[in-house]
Amino acid sequence: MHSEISAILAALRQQKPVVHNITNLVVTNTTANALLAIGASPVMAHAPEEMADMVSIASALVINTGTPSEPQRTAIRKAIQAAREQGKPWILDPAGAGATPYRLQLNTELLELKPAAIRGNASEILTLLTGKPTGRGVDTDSSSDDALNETLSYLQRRAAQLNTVLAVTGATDYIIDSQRIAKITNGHPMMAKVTGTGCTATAMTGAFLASSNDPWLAVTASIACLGIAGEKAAFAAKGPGSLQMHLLDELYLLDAETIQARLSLEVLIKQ
Ligand SMILES: Nc1ncnc2c1ncn2[C@@H]1O[C@H](COP(=O)(O)OP(=O)(O)O)[C@@H](O)[C@H]1O
Ligand SMILES: Cc1ncsc1CCOP(=O)(O)O
Ligand SMILES: [Mg+2]
Repeated sequence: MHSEISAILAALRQQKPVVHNITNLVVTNTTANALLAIGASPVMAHAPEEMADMVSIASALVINTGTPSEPQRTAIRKAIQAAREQGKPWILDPAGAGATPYRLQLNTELLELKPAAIRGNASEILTLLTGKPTGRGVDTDSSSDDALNETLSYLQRRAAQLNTVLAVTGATDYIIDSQRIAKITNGHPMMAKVTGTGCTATAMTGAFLASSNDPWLAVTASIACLGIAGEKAAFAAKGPGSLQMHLLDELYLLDAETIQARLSLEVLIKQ
């Protein structure tokens, strides 16, 4: 898999896709910098009046519900409609889906609008798919790999029904479509101590989706690249502050040799 992942990263850097983000107030700067570091061209925009025009110059759309509001909801609807009309992939990050009924209702509505991929922590994904709220604000409370392992066939059925790729991240990341499951164990626990790491995974995945015709491979490549860069950054960091800085450097420096040496990925065939 390492060569497929490196090939998508090379395509991304060659194409420098414009990625339109409607994201939360916390991570706007962090995710824009991560997109630049990996080789994409981020634009952050949320005025309803410019959504169709902005989508038309982008190659992918990232929707993140971390700090939702009614004006943002209007912008999200317009942007997704434009992306669908223009045949461009869009990805959903149901940030904090289980925190309030408002977020769950918004995310449930978005689930019907055919995202190419959905990326969240275990609580966010399970809340979205079952309608039963779990989680601690934007953080997970069901990170147990054992618990997730037991739900893999359920997740795969839902991915097939929704015709999407589910990326459930945490200590172990699972990337799931109707046929394949990638299990990735790169990354470092300190990544959960920096706000916006998950949102960065989602934003980067927008860029990777724009750079491959295979959405599952694109999502897998994105999450693997972040995990590898994150674990390298953690070795160099004293704590979360310097991890954030090193992460940008490691995304920028990431190359095929590092991916080959560090990738920790297993592909599970259809459950
Ligand atoms: N305990 C951990 N060990 C290794 N990597 C982790 C750990 N926790 C989070 N990560 C990594 O951090 C990134 C963000 O994931 P996550 O923390 O699940 O998202 P969120 O911030 O949305 O809760 C993923 O690439 C994931 O692999
Ligand atoms: C802290 C916080 N509050 C609302 S959105 C947000 C950022 C969450 O980012 P991530 O899920 O990537 O840690
Ligand atoms: Mg998150």
